[in-house]
Amino acid sequence: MSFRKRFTLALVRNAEEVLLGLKKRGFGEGKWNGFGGKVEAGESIHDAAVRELREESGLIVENLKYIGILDFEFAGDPKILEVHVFTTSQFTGQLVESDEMKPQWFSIQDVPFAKMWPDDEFWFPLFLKNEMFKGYFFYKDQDTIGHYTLSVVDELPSENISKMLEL
Ligand SMILES: Nc1nc2c([nH]c(=O)n2[C@H]2C[C@H](O)[C@@H](COP(=O)(O)OP(=O)(O)OP(=O)(O)O)O2)c(=O)[nH]1
Repeated sequence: MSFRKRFTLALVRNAEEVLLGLKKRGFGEGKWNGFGGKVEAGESIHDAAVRELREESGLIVENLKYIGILDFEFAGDPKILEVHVFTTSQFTGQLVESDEMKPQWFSIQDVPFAKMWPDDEFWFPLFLKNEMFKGYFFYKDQDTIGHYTLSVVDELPSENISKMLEL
């Protein structure tokens, strides 16, 4: 039987650049990614996304736009990672390197896909075009996608992201 774990991923951008962080430890170590992590008990998905972005980058945001849901499954692992993706171009605070992430702005033409999760190459272009999306990626091992589905959607169940979740 599979079970789900909820995660957040926040992508800060402007018209020309996107902010990524080099993950310094743990899951995804050595890869560039947006900022995020596990949703904690008693916290909404939106609040978890705001908190993780602040903890990992130093940036403070109030409202994140909900843009995607990505499910990840790894062969032999009953856990499905349900990643809720957000974006914003408005923030305050100063960028700081944390124990977990080293932040850096990248030109939109220069996103380092070769040093990111392999699935990012598929859905990142949708994010950059301001589309909303839903996807599922099955990994045969940590580096290899076996199969996937990905579609642009008109809406996402945004009422769920502000609820406190029982985990
Ligand atoms: N771009 C991208 N992000 C992913 C993929 N898979 C995946 O979990 N993520 C994101 C979701 C989360 O933002 C992050 C994983 O969260 P994490 O393990 O760092 O969680 P955390 O910060 O709560 O962990 P920790 O402090 O307890 O180590 O990676 C993927 O395939 N592509």
